[in-house]
Amino acid sequence: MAEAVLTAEHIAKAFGAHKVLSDVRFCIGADEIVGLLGPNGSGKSTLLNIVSGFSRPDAGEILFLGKSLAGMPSHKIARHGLVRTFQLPSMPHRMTVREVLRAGSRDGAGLLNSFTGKGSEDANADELIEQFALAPVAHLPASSLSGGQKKLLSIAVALRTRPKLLCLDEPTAGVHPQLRGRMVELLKAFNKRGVAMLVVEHDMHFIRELCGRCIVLDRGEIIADCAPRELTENERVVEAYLGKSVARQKVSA
Ligand SMILES: Nc1ncnc2c1ncn2[C@@H]1O[C@H](COP(=O)(O)OP(=O)(O)OP(=O)(O)O)[C@@H](O)[C@H]1O
Repeated sequence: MAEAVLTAEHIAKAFGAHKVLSDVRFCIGADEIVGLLGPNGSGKSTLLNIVSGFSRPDAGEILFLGKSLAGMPSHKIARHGLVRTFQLPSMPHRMTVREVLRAGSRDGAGLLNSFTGKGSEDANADELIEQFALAPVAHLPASSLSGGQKKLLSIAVALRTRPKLLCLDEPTAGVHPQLRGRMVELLKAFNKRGVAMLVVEHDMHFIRELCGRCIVLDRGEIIADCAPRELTENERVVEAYLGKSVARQKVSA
C-alpha cells in the first residue's frame, strides 16, 4: 500500500441509544480502491458521511493526507481533495448537463471558463461527457435526467474536481449493467492517475472487478478487511449476510 491518503481512527457514532459505529479503524492507501460492504443498516453511509464531513463522529478522528478533518465543513474538505457522491444525487434545475460539468472544478477555473469561453477545462468537461456516455443528453437540464444518468453525471462532476480520494455511495444503483463494466474501466483508469477510492456498493461482481481490498461492516463494527476473493471464505462475513447456521454449513463445506 502506498502512503495513506485517509486514516480513520477509533470512529464511534450513535443516534440516541442506537450505536451505529463502534471503534472503526482503517486506512486507505493513495493507490487503492477499497470497497465498503455490509448488510443493510450496518453503518456504511453513516461512515461515509463522517469521512466526508457531512456528519460528525461522537469519538475518533479522520486524517486526510495526514491532517485532521475535525470540525472542517464538507465543502472545505472537498476543496482539499476528498469528494463524495450520494445514493440519490440531486441536480440543479436551470443548468444543462454540459453546463454542470463545465462549471465544476476544484479551483473554480471551470466556472470562470464557462463565462469566458472554451479552454482546456472545457475540453476536460467534454471528455468526461463522452467517457460517461452523457453526450446524447448533454444539452438537457441536469434535473431532467434519469436516476442512472444522474448517478453517472454526479461521478463525472466529482472526478472533474480532480480529487485525491473519491467516495462513491452505491455508484451502480440504477445504472444499466452494460455501463457498469465501462464504469469499472473508467474508475480504474482514474485510479491509475492518482485518485484513491472508497466505494459503498451491494453489487459483488462490480466490487470484485473494481476493488483490491474490502472492508466489511456488521452492526457498526469492522468484521473483515481482505481481498474480495477472500470474502466468501470468511465465516463472519457469510454469517453477517446469511445468518449463523448457513455460514457454518457454507464455510465447512
Ligand atoms: N440521522 C439518523 N438518525 C437516526 N438513525 C439513523 C440516522 N442515520 C442512520 N441511522 C441509523 O443508523 C443505522 C445505519 O444506517 P446507514 O444508513 O449508515 O446504513 P447502511 O449500511 O448505509 O445501510 P444501507 O445498505 O441500507 O444503505 C440504521 O439503523 C439507520 O436507521
